Parts: sequence; C-alpha cells; structure tokens
Amino acid sequence: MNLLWTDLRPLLGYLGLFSFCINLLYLAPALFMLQVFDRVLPTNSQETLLVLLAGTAGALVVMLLLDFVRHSLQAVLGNLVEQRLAPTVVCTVVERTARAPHAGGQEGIRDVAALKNLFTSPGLTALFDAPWAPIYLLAIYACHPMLGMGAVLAVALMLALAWLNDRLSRRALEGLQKDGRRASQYVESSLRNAEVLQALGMTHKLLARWRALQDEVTAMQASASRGSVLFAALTRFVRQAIQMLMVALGAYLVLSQQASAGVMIATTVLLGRAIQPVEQVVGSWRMLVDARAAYRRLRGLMAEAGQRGEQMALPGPAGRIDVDNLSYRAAGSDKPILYSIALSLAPGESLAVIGPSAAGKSTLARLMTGVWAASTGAVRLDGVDVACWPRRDLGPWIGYVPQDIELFDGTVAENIARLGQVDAEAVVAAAVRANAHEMIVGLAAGYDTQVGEHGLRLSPGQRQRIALARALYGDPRLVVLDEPNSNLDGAGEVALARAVSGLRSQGVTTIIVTHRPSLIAHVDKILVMDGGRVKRFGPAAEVMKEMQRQSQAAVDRAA
Ligand SMILES: Nc1ncnc2c1ncn2[C@@H]1O[C@H](COP(=O)(O)OP(=O)(O)OP(=O)(O)O)[C@@H](O)[C@H]1O
Repeated sequence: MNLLWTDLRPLLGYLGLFSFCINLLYLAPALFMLQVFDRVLPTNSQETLLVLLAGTAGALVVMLLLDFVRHSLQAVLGNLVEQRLAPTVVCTVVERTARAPHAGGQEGIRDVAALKNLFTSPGLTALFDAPWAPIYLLAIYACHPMLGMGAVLAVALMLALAWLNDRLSRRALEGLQKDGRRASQYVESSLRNAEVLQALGMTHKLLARWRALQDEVTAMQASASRGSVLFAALTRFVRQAIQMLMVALGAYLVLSQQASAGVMIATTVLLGRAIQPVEQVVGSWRMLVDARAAYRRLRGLMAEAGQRGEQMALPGPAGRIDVDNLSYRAAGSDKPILYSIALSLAPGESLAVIGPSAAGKSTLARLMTGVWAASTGAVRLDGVDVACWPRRDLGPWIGYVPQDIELFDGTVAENIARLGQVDAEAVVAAAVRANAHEMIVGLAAGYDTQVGEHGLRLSPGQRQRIALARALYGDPRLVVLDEPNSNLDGAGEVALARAVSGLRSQGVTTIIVTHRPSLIAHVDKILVMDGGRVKRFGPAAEVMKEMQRQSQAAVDRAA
C-alpha cells in the first residue's frame, strides 16, 4: 500500500493543481457577467465588451483543456491502482480461497475494481472541487452579505436534502442489492443441478421458491424507487426555488439600491458553482463510502501479503517428505480433522493412503501439497515447510490431481501446460507419461480440443486422465493423486497403474489416495487412516499382510 501511495501522491498532487486552476477559471463567467452589467452597459463601451469576451473565452478554452487533462490523469490513476494492487490481491485471494473456500474473503478482486472506479469517477474530482464551495460563498458574501447568507442557507438546504435522501434510501438499496443477489444466486446455483431438476420434475418447485424471493425484491424495489423519484422531484423543485429566491433577493437589493444588476447575475452564477460539487460529493457518497471500506479491506489484505515478505528462491527438491506431528482443524471448527500424523518418505518412494470415508485422506493430500496450512506440525519437502514455500517456485515441482477435477476453459494442450506457454514437446511428454496420449489424439481436435467451461465437454474419465497429464507436466518431484481412478474404466485404470509405476522408476515421490486395491500393488508404503489418525503405516507388503491377518481373524471370529 505504501508503494501505491508513493506512486499516486505526485499524480494526486497534479490533480489538485489542475482542480485549483479549473476552479479559479470558473470565476471568469461570473466576473464577465459583473463587468458586462456594471461596466459595459452603463458606459455603452463595445471595446470593453470585446476585451471581456475574448478574455472569458480564452479562460474557458484553458479550462476545457485542463478538464481534459484532468480526466486523462484520472484514467492513469485508475490503471495504476489496478496494476499495483491486482497481482498481490489475486494471489492472496486464490490462496485464501484454496485454504477455506467458504470462509469469504474473496471480495478483494471486487475491492480493486471499486477503488479503480473511484479514481476514474467524477466523485474524485468532486472531492477536489468541494473545498471551493466556501470560496464561492465567500465571493458571494463579498458582493453583498445578505446574498452571502442566502447562498449559505441554499447550500445547507441542498446538502441536508441529499443527506436525507442517502439516509432514507441506503437501507432499502442495501436490502434490495442483497435480496436481488440472493434470488439470482439461488437460481444460478440450482441450475448447476439442472439434470436433477429435469429428471425429477422439480423445476416448477424451483420456480415457486424463486418467485417467493423475487416478490420480496419487487416489493422493495417499488418502495425504493417511489422514495428516490420523490426525492429527485423535491430536489429539482428546491433547486429552482432557491435560484428564484436568490434572483428575487438580488432584484430587491438592486431596487433598494444596495447592489448592482451585475452583482445579482454574478451571484446567481457563483451559487450554481458552489452547489454543484457539493451535490456531486453527496451523489457519490455511497461510492466514496464503499471505496473507503474497500480500501480498508485491501490494506488488511496487502498487509497479510506483506507479512510473508519476499521469500527466497529455493533449489529444486529431490522429493524427501517428512510429516511432522501434523494436525489440522478447519477454520471455525473445534474438532480436528487430523491428529498428530507423522511419517517419512525417501525421494522416489510411493505411498498409498487408504481408509474409510471421512478418514481425512483428502485433507492430508491438501496439506501435502501446501494448499492448506497445518494447524500444528508441518509437511516438509526436502526439509522446507511446503506451506511456506513460494507457490510460484514450488508449483512446477508439484503434481496434484484433486478429488474434484477442475479443468480450465481452453484447449487440452493449454490445460496440460498449466495455462502457460504451450511447449508441444513437453505437453506430449506429459500425456505419454500419464498414458493419456492415445486417448487425447482420439479426441475431435486432439490436443487442440476445447474442453469447455470446467472441462464439461469431456467425460469425467477423460477429465481425470488429462488432469493426470497436467500433474505430470514438466519435472514434478512430488506427485499427489487424490482418488485419480474414481472415474476410470478398466483401460484407464491400467494406464494409471502404468503411469504410477513409471513415476516410481523415475524416482518421483508419489502419494496416492485411493479406495481401490488396483494401485496398491505399485507402491512402496501404505498409510491406513481412520478418524483422522494413523492406524497403520509401513512397507506395503507388511501392512498388507497385517491387514489380511486382521480380516482373516475377523472372519474366523464371525464363523
Ligand atoms: N473445509 C472443511 N471444513 C470443515 N470440515 C471439513 C472440510 N473439509 C473436510 N472436512 C471434514 O473433514 C473430514 C475428513 O474429510 P476428507 O475429505 O479429508 O475425508 P476423506 O478420507 O478424503 O473422505 P472420502 O474418502 O470420502 O473422500 C470429514 O469429516 C469432513 O466433513
């Protein structure tokens, strides 16, 4: 944030300077009126009129140019805000979301947009113009104290009206936004289950629920729009009335020979200028408040990112894994998911993690990759805590196939190349290692096949095999596969088993979470988990023998 301010400060200084000049030049039309009525008309001097006209026109042209520069400067400010904040914010939001998908804290990206919006909006220039309102009021006061007091009252009245409007409409608008979002989100999220809605004939029930939500929104909308229409009309009326009353007051002063006609007209022009920025600031009030809240959240987020500091680049790992007294508790939950897990794998060793549902296998897989951070203890890759390893540096050394496969919209090749520059040789090599090359070349456009949003144009089995190729892209030293065979057919299972033995012979440390025995034959060690604890861990043959002995004993007992 400090860096951002260092960049913004000089530009804001220029913006202030331009605003100063523009507001100074705004005095020109009022002076022109004053001079025309008080000097040109009484003296019938056409030369003076010409000089005044030329001078005022010149001032207006300069003002136009300055206004243009001021707007261009705002665009530069907006882009700078985005450029400076977006990279850190996106990285931190991705990290937070990966760690706690439902814990919120994803508004950072929207906050950058809100801040950029403020810097490019008229609300910002209004902030620079608003301090001039008292100067215009003083100028009116200097013309005549009574006119000055009238102008102060007029500005105060407009301010009060705008404030009242904001107060009265704020709650209704916030409720409207929230409920409107809820109604559309409800339908959108239900549409993800469109197959179920269609198959079970549930669409009319969804419609009924959506209508109930929508009715609430419509009722709120009606009351909010009634209020805002009323206030808009009232504001217009008050504005006109103020102008009329000020002219009337001016005319009275002229008639009673306390002021000149020029003063009367000039003060009307000045009053218009005094009211405008005040109205604009109040009109942009919601945006300013939202931008301030966004700024505070971003400051917190940037501080969080700053705490990590610049992490030193580390050499590529060999693949030794040490899980050290590892426990994990989800945010907001009292009960740990994992309790004091400890194990070690030498570089190139493979491990199968097995156990009943909800034993904590996927949680352990996420902790192994460093996507989640341990509550206590650590997972160390070559002695370095994976949760602290800079993700950009660690990513290429890690291969990960999560339980719920997510492909990105793009081609098969782009997905395998992890969204980076497609290196055809490396992409094919990864597909060959994953034994997915033949399946991919059999697709409509081979490696150039578009997978669609979330990879939905492919079957779940095809997605899983492409995800495996993505995991094996480059030269990963640690590969974590979370149920990589859940959607595979017989041929897919064989291809996966071959890929896993290939990894073993290439010396890649591999961890496979699985329910099926087909892969267990290809691993060095087995970890049996139950209720978040290690039930058994050791060489595959020993653990298998022990499990067989135990199941035989159970059968004998039952018999
Ligand atoms: N984000 C989360 N917040 C709270 N609890 C969670 C979260 N993720 C998982 N859990 C809980 O942790 C426990 C272990 O879940 P996990 O997915 O690790 O089990 P698993 O052994 O992989 O199960 P399965 O074999 O069914 O995939 C479950 O009881 C689950 O409810």
